Amino acid sequence: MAPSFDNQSPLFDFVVKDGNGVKGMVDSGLSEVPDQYIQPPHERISKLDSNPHVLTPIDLSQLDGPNHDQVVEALVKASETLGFFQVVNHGVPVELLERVKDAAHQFFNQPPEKKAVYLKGVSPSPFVKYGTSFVPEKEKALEWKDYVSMVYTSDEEAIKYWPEKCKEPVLEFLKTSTKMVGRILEVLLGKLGVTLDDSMADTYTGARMLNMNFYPTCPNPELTVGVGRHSDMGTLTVLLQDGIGGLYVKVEDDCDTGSKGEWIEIPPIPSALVINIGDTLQILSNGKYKSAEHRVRTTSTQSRVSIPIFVTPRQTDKIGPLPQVVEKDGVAHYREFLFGEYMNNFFGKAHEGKKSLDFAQKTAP
Ligand SMILES: O=C(O)CCC(=O)C(=O)O
Ligand SMILES: [Fe+2]
Repeated sequence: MAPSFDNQSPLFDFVVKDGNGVKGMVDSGLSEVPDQYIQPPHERISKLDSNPHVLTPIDLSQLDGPNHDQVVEALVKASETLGFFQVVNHGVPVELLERVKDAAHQFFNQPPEKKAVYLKGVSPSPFVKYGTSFVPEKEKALEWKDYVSMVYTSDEEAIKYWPEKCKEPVLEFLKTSTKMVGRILEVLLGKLGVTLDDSMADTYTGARMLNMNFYPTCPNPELTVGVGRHSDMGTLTVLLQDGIGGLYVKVEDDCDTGSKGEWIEIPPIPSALVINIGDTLQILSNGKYKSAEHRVRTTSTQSRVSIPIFVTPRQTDKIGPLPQVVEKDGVAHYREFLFGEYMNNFFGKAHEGKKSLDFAQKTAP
């Protein structure tokens, strides 16, 4: 029997606690979105509001050739303005990208009871979690999204605990993207006058969490969001998206790509990866690089998958503006704290744009 959606509590139990997710709700037959998913008007995403923009993808293989300086400039400029760019010839085999997206579909297409074994509290490992929305207990309106997240600790743990359908391609994706992440960070910090040595690379990129996001079709895409406005908390995010589209980024300052306050779509480009700057890199760079505010639209016709790798410090690492940058700037715009504290704050609240960065302000709110 289809669940009753008119009472808040049975819906919450069905979707969140029992692990049916948004997908289970959609599969049970639904002609309009339940009230709990209706966003306030100012959070809704109209496709017409945003201008499609052609952001030329950056060819990373050219970092090793005569165009080195132009590529560095392109990476730096995108990080200082939009906080988002796309890369091609990134070293991750294109055939692997297809396998990762296939694995995401395979995972979410399983019956709910197969996914529910990874719900918080019952998952065989604290490093694998299946869930829905972002922090459902704290949100006024839920996000139209299910996810499974895998935190990398070791190959052994991954092979033992990660979902069967995902472990092999996900591990390979994490491994083959590592060099690219190091290279991008080396370039960005280099421009700040900081040489990225092994110990720094280990600190700022020492932890990795990969999410598989699944956005089911939605009967009222104009009323819902797939993911609400937020920035990512880590150093960099490497995002693999499929061909459906719907990822938007907010322009913070006027730049070639748009004017301040405008939302622009990051169009899917086959074989490219999307890179975005996270709060940690904004803090490390003392505000020179911008973590990007972004959000995701839902669609009524096709479900979408996206697979971000969140590259972050470890919870026990201390974060703050890099001393070399502070010396040059003459002032530190952020305070120092443990990354674990930042994480707890980030996951303790619903998405609310770049408010997550308030935690790092010199005078804590
Ligand atoms: O689905 C996307 O394109 C982006 C997802 C996202 O922003 C996130 O998981 O943090
Ligand atoms: Fe994000």
